Amino acid sequence: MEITLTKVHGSDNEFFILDQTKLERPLTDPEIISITQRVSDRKTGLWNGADGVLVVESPTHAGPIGKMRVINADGSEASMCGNGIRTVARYLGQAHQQSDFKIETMYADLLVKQATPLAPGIKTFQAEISPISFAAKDLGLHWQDLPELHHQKIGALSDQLFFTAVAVPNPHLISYVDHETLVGPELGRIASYLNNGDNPIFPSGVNVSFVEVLGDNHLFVRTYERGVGYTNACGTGMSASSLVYVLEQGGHFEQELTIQNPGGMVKTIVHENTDPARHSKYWVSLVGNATFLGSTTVTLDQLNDPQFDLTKVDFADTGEQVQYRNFVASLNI
Ligand SMILES: N[C@H](CCC[C@H](N)C(=O)O)C(=O)O
Repeated sequence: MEITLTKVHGSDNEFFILDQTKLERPLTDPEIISITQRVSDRKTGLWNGADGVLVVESPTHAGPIGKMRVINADGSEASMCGNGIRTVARYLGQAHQQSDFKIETMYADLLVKQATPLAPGIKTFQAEISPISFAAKDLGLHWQDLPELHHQKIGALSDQLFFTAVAVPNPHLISYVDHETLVGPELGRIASYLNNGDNPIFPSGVNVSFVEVLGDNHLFVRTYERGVGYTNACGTGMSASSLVYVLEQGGHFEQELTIQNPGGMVKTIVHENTDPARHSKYWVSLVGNATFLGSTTVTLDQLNDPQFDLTKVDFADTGEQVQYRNFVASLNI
């Protein structure tokens, strides 16, 4: 059976889109997990690997034009992917000739739409990040029986840092830090402990972001992701960081925030809900690139054959990365 994989990125957070609706038969979940682990491997995977796979499926109910599942590089499944949903929005928008629609995700159908390009040649999309919850039970957080964690120390992690935990809806632990801490080893130390599979605080793991305030409505977010490790950017992490900026660090609802990350830059706007039909009290608009790097077709047998060298598989390169690199180079802000 032939499988086409399209390598895409949002802020250089890279994924392969795997469209199940194009296959002779649906893949089983164990097949999806093993394919993800194989193609994402940064050494032996496809085209230098990726941070995971975005599985596109038919929607399970009326309204959305497609469904997105998020599989981390280690094979674990996440409920949401902010950088990824922008690329799936571009993919589905092209396939269905629509520019403003909903995508079904694990917990909600989310609004996406094509947005004004961040720079010439940069296909840009806006995605709704929602539902959002601070409840420890929604986060898989276990710390001193706290129902929520807002700007609190966690002694077992650090005697200096203050943390806020929020699900968007995947779990994030956010800490506002100075520049030295942002670029130092603490993020890796704390996040690898919390994602080691048996710590008592986040037994199911958590995405951890350190945030530096560069100026008014201007942040730098560095993230160590559950199921992946360090990534160039994490859309849900930047959205969670933006919400914490508004609630705790002097930011304001409905104002456009510029969020830089190691892979580039996105814009966010934090909203307080007035529409009872929306999923939760807060939601975030995430605006950023949806870059398509190229695609290739391999067979399931090749993917299942450990002797088949994926690094030798050619991709039809779109050439879009040149424009994306020019965009990042222009970010001398
Ligand atoms: N990189 C993704 C997040 C993936 C989430 C995954 N790491 C998890 O929650 O386990 C983003 O742009 O939002």
